[in-house]
Amino acid sequence: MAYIIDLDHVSVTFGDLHAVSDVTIKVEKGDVYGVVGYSGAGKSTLVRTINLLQLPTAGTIEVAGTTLFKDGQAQVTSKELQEKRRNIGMIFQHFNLLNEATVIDNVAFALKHSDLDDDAIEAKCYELLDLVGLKAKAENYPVQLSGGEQQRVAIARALANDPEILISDEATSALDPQNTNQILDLLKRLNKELGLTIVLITHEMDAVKKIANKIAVMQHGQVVEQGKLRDVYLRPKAELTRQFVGGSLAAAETLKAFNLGTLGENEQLYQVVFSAQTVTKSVILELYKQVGVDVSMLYGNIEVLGDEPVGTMFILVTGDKQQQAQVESLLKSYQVEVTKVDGGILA
Ligand SMILES: Nc1ncnc2c1ncn2[C@@H]1O[C@H](COP(=O)(O)OP(=O)(O)OP(=O)(O)O)[C@@H](O)[C@H]1O
Repeated sequence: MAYIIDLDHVSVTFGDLHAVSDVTIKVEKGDVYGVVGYSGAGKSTLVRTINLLQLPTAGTIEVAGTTLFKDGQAQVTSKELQEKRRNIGMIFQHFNLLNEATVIDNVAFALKHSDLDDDAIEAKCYELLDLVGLKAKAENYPVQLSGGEQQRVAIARALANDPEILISDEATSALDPQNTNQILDLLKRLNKELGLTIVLITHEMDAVKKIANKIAVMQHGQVVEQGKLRDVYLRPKAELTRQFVGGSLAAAETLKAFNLGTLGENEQLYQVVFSAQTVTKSVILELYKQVGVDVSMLYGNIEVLGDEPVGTMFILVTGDKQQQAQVESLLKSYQVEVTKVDGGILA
């Protein structure tokens, strides 16, 4: 399998600090690959190795069939690297536009080293601005635009050299929810219409849920979990992933607000996550009917992942040890992912 981005055992150290430790991420053409994690997890550092804006300390970097870095050194000349970088557009949290230049000049800036003549550059810029819905504002200055519009200009500029890859580093973090959604919709459309491969770095799980098909979760420079979004979401293994997905954080807040105290001897709290397309039975009712346990639903939520509804519940089951074991196996037989949750979440 040839990957469009192949990061193999990549590490980056700054002195004693292991910003990225032995990370392997493989991105296929057409993926929207979400890289999530809290601030300082190493996301930006990792992603900057893709175009060697950050040189790795170890590992191999292959992009679009070319090995850029291997055996501790760059495998391309700086001229070749410059060319390869044109195949990788980037957008950032703070847009990085030239404030003294018009919208169209900001986009044209990315084409100043191209072979196109002035007329062709202008035509190309209008085409790009049309693509992002900003043709009418070509002669405006960035300060005259909303944050969402400025990010659109940055996207048009990032696409000027027809890259196969777009790296989005917290591109929606400075935007309000409405502008965030519009930018995410635009990225998804570009992914579908142009076949653009997107690497989406963010601390916002909602952004990933909306448009990514694959995800890597980073913590302390390492990838603690990765795979198809649906799989990671339905079967979160690492504790951090459970915080990002499956509504754990929201649930914990809700449960605390109820002031439920501590769990009784026969009580067990479970987090259950299921695909609302495949699980149509009321599992709570089945637990009561088949195992005879008391079940209280403390938290419930259905979210849409891409196009698929996924449900999360926190249920409190009262029953003896044997019944609790039956509960777990029954839930699993319904293709429901079930995790025992420490009762401490209630306190
Ligand atoms: N050039 C550098 N020199 C020294 N340390 C650095 C450098 N760049 C990043 N770091 C450190 O590496 C770690 C990872 O930073 P990085 O920016 O990759 O994290 P992140 O997950 O992208 O977080 P954020 O979203 O806050 O940028 C941090 O501890 C950061 O301080």
